[in-house]
Amino acid sequence: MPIVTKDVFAKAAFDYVIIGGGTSGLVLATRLSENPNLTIGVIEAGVDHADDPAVTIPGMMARNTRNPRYDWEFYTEPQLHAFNRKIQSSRGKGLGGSSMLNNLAVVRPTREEIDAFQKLGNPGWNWENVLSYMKKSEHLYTPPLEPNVAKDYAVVPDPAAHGTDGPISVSFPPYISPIHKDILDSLENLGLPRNPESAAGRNVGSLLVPSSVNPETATRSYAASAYLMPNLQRRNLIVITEAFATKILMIQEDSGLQRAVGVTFVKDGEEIRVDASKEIILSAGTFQTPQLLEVSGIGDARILKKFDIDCKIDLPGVGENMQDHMKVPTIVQVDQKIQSLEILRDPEQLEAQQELYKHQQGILAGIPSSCFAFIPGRVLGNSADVSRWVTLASFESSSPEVFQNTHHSVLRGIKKQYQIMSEWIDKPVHPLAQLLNMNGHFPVPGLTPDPSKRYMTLICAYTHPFSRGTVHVTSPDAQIPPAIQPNYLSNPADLEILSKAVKFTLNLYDTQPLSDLVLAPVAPPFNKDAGAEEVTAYVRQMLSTVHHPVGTASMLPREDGGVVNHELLVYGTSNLRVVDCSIIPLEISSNIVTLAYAIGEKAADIIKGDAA
Ligand SMILES: Cc1cc2nc3c(=O)[nH]c(=O)nc-3n(C[C@H](O)[C@H](O)[C@H](O)COP(=O)(O)OP(=O)(O)OC[C@H]3O[C@@H](n4cnc5c(N)ncnc54)[C@H](O)[C@@H]3O)c2cc1C
Repeated sequence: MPIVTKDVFAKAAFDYVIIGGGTSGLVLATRLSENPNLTIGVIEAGVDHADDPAVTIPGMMARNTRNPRYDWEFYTEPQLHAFNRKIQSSRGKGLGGSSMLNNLAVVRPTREEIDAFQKLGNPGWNWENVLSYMKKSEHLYTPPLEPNVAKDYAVVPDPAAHGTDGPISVSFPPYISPIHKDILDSLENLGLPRNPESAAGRNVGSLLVPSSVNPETATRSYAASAYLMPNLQRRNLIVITEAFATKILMIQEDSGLQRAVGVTFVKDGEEIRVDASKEIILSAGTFQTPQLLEVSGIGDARILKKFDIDCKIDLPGVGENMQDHMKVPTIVQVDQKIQSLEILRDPEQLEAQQELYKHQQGILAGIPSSCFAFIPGRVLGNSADVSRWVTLASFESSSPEVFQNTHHSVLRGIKKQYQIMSEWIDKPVHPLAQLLNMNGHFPVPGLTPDPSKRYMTLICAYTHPFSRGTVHVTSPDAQIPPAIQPNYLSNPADLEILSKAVKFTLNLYDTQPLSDLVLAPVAPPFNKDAGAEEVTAYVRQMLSTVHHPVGTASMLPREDGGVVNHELLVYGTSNLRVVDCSIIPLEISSNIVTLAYAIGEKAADIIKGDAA
């Protein structure tokens, strides 16, 4: 039924209540409501952004971040290893969650990264199984390119790796900048080959970026538009927006387990309670899911005590093991003949592009990011670099303040992760860095692009974070934001690898054929001959997030600091699950939305199996 009022929601009898109508949450809600005998309630704090062109037009991506209508706009605690800066961190607010705010890139991890979930103690979470759910969520449109051009652009999808009848449309941009091929050729000259199919478990190489755009309408395809909206007429799918969940209510069963019976939320200043007869599912994302667990009495007893929160389940893993991908931009001025995003600042050109958009063509119809590259250690550095990174990639080499108060169970789990990650460092199939191209000047505080010039950006990011952080409450009130302490760069391997990625990129700008189009450096203001100190200072100064935080309700054995088991059930409860990216125990190398959809799909099957 259409989005309901608080009176209708408060009177409904729910089987399942889902907190957070975001990426994984809406997948789960939609799939569960396929059974007309079940009633599903979704509580979302933000609004419905359907038909908002700022959300739907792909070329407008990245314009809504830092706007409180769309973005929770969190800030981290001061980051010791990044000049004590508080780093901004976006999270989507509204139906669709971060899939409504994200940059629409659709890429996948390597096979071993998903298999690692199983190795860490989660039966059934392996590549083959999770791939089936990634495919279930996907409708791939074959690229509209001649075969020889497709090969040149590095996009030859293998049908076996893709879905063609899932809800999320995946397509390729109708406009590809001519600079794309030059980037790929220069990468090849530096030893990184093209990868025409990066979605089949091997992402190393360069590629044409698929995006979640419906090519028939040239609009964003995301959890709200693709899963929820086409099914909102179902009478058993009941959604409320602008409703902020504040607490999960639990009672103790005879078995000693806690049973989640209800949720309180605030709407228009009024606190309302709804109950669920079967389960409550937390899908509030990597920052707000651990916060809601803690305010509800599930977390490290030492932390709950500080805030006078009654501890119902002492679960030290809650809010721990946070990992994120971090990036720094490199920007150059390019030849005037390149059509970059800057042309949209000219009213005449903007009008022409808006006209093209009506026919699903032009820069606005696709994302302005055509090329990604995943780079393994041996291409990034020499053998001495790689050996040093293997040594650094450990708990022992992390900055001492990080694990001072960490519970021994959490440390046990983290040490197992280091073991797995250090084995990946010297393997050619494992990327250590990612380059993300943007056809224009990436917005950087303090730098104003000259609209008459043309630019390109290559963002450098690390793929396997070795630093670990936390997200914990600052108050028993869920409406007060949590403290986000990611400890970015606290493991020196992260700093070294990111600095190497910057050096590699500066070298790329100086490599033919790309070098023929590059006119001048913009950021950093130095070239590839800069010294190591200058590069690391730049990294610390410019460090920002790629917005892929995970791990704060990790799916791991309880004795390894886990919060949920492999069926996503919170330890110590009989019917409270977490279904969002906070359950990811070990960061994957790629952007994470494909996994967020797969988590929602797999959770639906797990729950349906339980219900049968
Ligand atoms: C700016 C940005 C760009 C990105 N770009 C890409 C990209 O190009 N490709 C890619 O693969 N990934 C990208 N990502 C990452 C990816 O989109 C997200 O990690 C993923 O969508 C998160 O899904 P989730 O289900 O864990 O959480 P979300 O989708 O964030 O869902 C959480 C939901 O819970 C709601 N909520 C929170 N607290 C409460 C409460 N107390 N009561 C009620 N509701 C609540 C939120 O409003 C939100 O709707 C990007 C992310 C961002 C922020």
